[in-house]
Amino acid sequence: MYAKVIVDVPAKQTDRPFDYIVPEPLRDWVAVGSRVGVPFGPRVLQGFVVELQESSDLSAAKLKPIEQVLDLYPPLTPELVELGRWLSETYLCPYIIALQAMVPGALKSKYERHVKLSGDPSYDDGLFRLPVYDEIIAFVQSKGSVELNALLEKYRSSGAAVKDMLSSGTLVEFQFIKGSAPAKTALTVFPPEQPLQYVEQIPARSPKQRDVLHYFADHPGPVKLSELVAQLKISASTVKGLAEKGIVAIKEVEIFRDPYAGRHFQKTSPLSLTDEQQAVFGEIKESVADQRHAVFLLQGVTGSGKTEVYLQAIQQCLDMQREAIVLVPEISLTPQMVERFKGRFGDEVAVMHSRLSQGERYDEWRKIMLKQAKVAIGARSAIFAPFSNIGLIIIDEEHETSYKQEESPKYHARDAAIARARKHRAAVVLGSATPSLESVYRTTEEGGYFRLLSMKSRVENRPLPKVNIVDMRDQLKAGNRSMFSRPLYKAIEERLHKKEQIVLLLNRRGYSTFVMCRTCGYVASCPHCDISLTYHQQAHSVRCHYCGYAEREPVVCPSCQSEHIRHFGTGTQRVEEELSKLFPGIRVIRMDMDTTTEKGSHEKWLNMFKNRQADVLLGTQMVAKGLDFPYVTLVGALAADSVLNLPDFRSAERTFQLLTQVAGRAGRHELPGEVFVQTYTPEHYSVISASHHDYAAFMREEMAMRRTGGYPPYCRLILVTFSHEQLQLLVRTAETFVSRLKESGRDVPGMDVLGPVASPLARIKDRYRFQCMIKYRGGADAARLVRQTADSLQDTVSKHKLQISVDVDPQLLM
Ligand SMILES: Nc1ncnc2c1ncn2[C@@H]1O[C@H](COP(=O)(O)OP(=O)(O)OP(=O)(O)O)[C@@H](O)[C@H]1O
Ligand SMILES: [Zn+2]
Repeated sequence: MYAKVIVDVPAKQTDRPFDYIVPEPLRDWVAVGSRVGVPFGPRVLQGFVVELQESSDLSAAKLKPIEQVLDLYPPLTPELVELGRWLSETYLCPYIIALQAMVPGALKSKYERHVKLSGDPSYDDGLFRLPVYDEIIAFVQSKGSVELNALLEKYRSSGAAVKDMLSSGTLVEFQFIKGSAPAKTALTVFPPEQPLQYVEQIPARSPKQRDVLHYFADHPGPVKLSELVAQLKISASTVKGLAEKGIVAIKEVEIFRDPYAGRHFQKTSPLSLTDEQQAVFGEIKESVADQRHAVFLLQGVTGSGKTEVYLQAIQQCLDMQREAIVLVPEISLTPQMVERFKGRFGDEVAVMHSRLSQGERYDEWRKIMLKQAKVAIGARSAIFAPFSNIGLIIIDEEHETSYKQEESPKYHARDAAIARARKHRAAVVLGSATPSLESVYRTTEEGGYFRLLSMKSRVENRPLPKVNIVDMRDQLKAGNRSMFSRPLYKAIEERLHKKEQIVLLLNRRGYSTFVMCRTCGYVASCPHCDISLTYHQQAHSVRCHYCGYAEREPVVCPSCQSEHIRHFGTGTQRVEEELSKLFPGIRVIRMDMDTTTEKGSHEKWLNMFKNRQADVLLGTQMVAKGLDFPYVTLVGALAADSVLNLPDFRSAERTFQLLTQVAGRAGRHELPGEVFVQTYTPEHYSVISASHHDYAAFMREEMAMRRTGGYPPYCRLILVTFSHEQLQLLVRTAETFVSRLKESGRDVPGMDVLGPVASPLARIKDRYRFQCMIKYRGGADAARLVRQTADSLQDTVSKHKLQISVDVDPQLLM
């Protein structure tokens, strides 16, 4: 047998499968998706098996054998291997990069896996045992615990036996991952199928043993020995006595590192749906039941109860023995969100996000692999959850830019979801109050096959909050220099009086605090990057957010020696200071990058706010989304339009989305809400339509702009960025690229190559950056041409270490 392997050398020359012999003893272990160690030149490299074949085109004499198999179960399913190919072709990255993106980071760092016996080796696990089973058991028993690879090495030809014993629970596995708490095992009691049948066998002098049987009659399924002992106030020997009689079994089982250990999630049951929810749910349910692939765009206003629809659709999917993935933006993967899913589906939920430790993340992933979890909820990369029978994929807040990965593979989770769902004949639900224009376009006849579902009113017909636009120029004219307009000030005062709560959003994207000299206009900027330095109060320093360069805040201007140099701009800290000055005694929770780095800090702040230990929740984007607090009746957006001035064709869309989302935090329950939007551009259609909750109006205007400007969704984009220390070489290469691409794309209708021009961020870490933009329409094979053209420059690229990075469907144009 032969295997085609993609090896871990992310370079053009090695970006193809290499053939290896699968040696006889490894046949049971090697499958498509296996991670293997293979000889490559002088070294042994890691790789993934992407295909198995009976024969090879190359002569066997030239081929080398696979040396090791690194995991007992392949970490990738054949479907994911296929998806990896799709990712690498669609987003133009080496296949190995795409494959690695789909497995947990722990597999790349140092980790060890150990096994030990789970219980009495004579326990009948239902396996048909060959003599080698007993040999292996005896070996493990003699050592206490054995490193898995050492065991596999020793019993090289009996991999199948080890596998059997692990899956039947005779052996139990636990791993050590660098920088993580080690996994544990715990003694667990396995009850008989019909516990009460044995009651008669227990002599009357052992009433406690009878209690155990009665307990299991009410609580079927295994339970930790320690828990059972504590619950029934009995001693462990009572249970052991039952085990000796062969009525229960006690075994050591693996305990996963659980990021939510010790947390109790109140069990919730399905709410009775509103008419709108019911209509939407009906459509999704039908599609899940029929196992037909479909993509639904669920546009539901804030507070319309989208989450309840998701939950019930997932239930439907689970009832059909199929699995579900839920993607939420990293920033809104709040405990509140997790609680809703764990509360409904309990332990069947695996949670995956970047704030978990590597070990926790690995264990959540393993729960999915071992089919102990049926629902995966997580940020972008949870789309790669290794399920094999997906029925439903939900993407909440589908318009969020964080669904696009900014480093290679530069995939969009929405499109990866659709690609997976097709294979599984699964339904996709894209939910948002403010869907992206791309998705809306795909519900039109011209644009695609998505189906639009909508929920236009809030649950129980609660009104959407009234939104007031405040023109900050008028405030200045009237002599108010504060960052709070008069109307917002009044509204805050009133809420404090009524003991209601307030959310304040300071949109800081493109609005950081910088240091400027008032005398000469000098702005402190990074010596390595073309960007101004950001002021950090804690260390009185200024820093570059691209390369990390830092220096002390200057006290005299380096350019004119004036002492009138100071920091400008509004940071959350300054807002907090001003709030305390204006409203003495006000209790403020500030949530931004600085206050949420610590693990669990998000949860802490939000819980405090929920328990009304604060009046104001002040923060950046992270306070705008998903939060659902009954006492919030006032929302203020302090610098609503700071995004509008960024050189990006999506800036109006982003402004509209953010304003709509943050306004949606107010008045979600019995108390009605009110919103103030402070802006310097009150006439802008994104601000006006957000204030009327009028998505349709915004859409009409924005779609027209995009059509005239020739921007997505009316075309697709590929952004190619070149970078190098030497400007001349860089410009020359970029120009060659553009002229070659124009030449080869000459006959492609609707393809347009723009540039090269200097990137908006023209230098990062001393490397100059140039970019070119390719516009094309759906069918055109632009990606292939871009790849070919880039390949034709391979010599220059490797000789001078020039970088060409390609971003298909870019979300950030910097
Ligand atoms: N059928 C229902 N009956 C009663 N209450 C409901 C029902 N459906 C949802 N709710 C409640 O309505 C509130 C808003 O629902 P939810 O948070 O799901 O809205 P959403 O559409 O996701 O809004 P957003 O886009 O702002 O996150 C929640 O408190 C939820 O528990
Ligand atoms: Zn820098």
